[in-house]
Amino acid sequence: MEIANEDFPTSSAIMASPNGLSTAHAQQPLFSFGVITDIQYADIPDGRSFLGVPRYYRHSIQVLQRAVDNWNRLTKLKFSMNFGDIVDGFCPKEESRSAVEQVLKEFDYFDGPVYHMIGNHCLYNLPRSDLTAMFKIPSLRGEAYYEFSPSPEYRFVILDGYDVSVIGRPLDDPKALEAIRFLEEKNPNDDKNSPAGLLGPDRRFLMFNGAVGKEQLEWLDKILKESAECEQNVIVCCHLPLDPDAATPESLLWNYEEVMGLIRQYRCVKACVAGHDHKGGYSLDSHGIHHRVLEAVLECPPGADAFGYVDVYRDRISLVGTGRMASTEMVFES
Ligand SMILES: Nc1ccn([C@@H]2O[C@H](COP(=O)(O)O)[C@@H](O)[C@H]2O)c(=O)n1
Ligand SMILES: O=P(O)(O)OC[C@H](O)CO
Repeated sequence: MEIANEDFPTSSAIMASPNGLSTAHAQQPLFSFGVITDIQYADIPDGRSFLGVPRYYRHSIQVLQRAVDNWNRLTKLKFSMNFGDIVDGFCPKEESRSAVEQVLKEFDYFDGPVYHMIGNHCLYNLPRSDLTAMFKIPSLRGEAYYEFSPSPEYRFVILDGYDVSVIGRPLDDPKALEAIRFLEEKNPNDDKNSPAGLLGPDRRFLMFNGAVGKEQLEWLDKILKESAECEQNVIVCCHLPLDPDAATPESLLWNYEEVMGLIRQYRCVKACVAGHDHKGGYSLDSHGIHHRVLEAVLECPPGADAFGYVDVYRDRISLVGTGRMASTEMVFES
């Protein structure tokens, strides 16, 4: 991985041209798209996370406004992606709908489609069926997982990490019951959001996380098989991170091992991108898959930013970050 500033590319981001002069990547990307995550807007005073990290709830919508301005000025982005948590759980519940609408209105100023993911904070505010409708999630039967192909060479798979979850479903829903049983078995604490006593990646067995369920895994298998057959590269997107080397254990998808086990049966997935773990992270796993956890908007102090865009090539993707979002060059192994 190379991390560079948007204005000052690293030496490997500069390619030699035939006349000996150096120019930035001569090759044109197949397409480009915008990225942003964990806006967690709420019209409430600044606060802190459980671990004491400052959170700027009102400023976060201004970061989104600057992101949309920046994306529009680039005039080359085919779409943008929001990796979840557009409103915060501390948003007063009577304001939840209008807060979500305010944030979506800012996304509407973007000159292109926006693909959304549902995060835990979205589900603290509104029922999942309201969110899938408001986010215009392009799934066939109202699920929050879906896929799209912006060019013949690429497919994007958006996973729903809160498919099996205690949050966002009525407590008598079979998937909520499955999640309650799972947490009872895996987390001995009375407060199921507390990782106390859990070790390493087991610290992910928290109520604010969730799992990809059986039908979604079957759907993923079908999509990956099709993509492998037509030699498409796949980018997997999920609010929850899928690799312990890219994220804090408390932020991982409950069944990340099962999902990665399936992904590794095929060679088409080149990168997995996530949000949720606000500090961000990166890893290259043992199977050559890049994992990039994006830095959160919510923790940007006034004036600071965290958003970016990705240039997509056949053999790599290049994240160009602004502000706290680091730039990352992800070259594919095969
Ligand atoms: N190490 C931790 C992290 C969190 N919790 C619990 O989760 C809740 C939400 O955490 P935030 O990071 O969003 O503030 C928090 O209120 C705690 O109940 C925890 O116990 N230990
Ligand atoms: O966005 P939150 O408040 O659910 O926080 C998630 C934690 O940062 C995961 O480690």
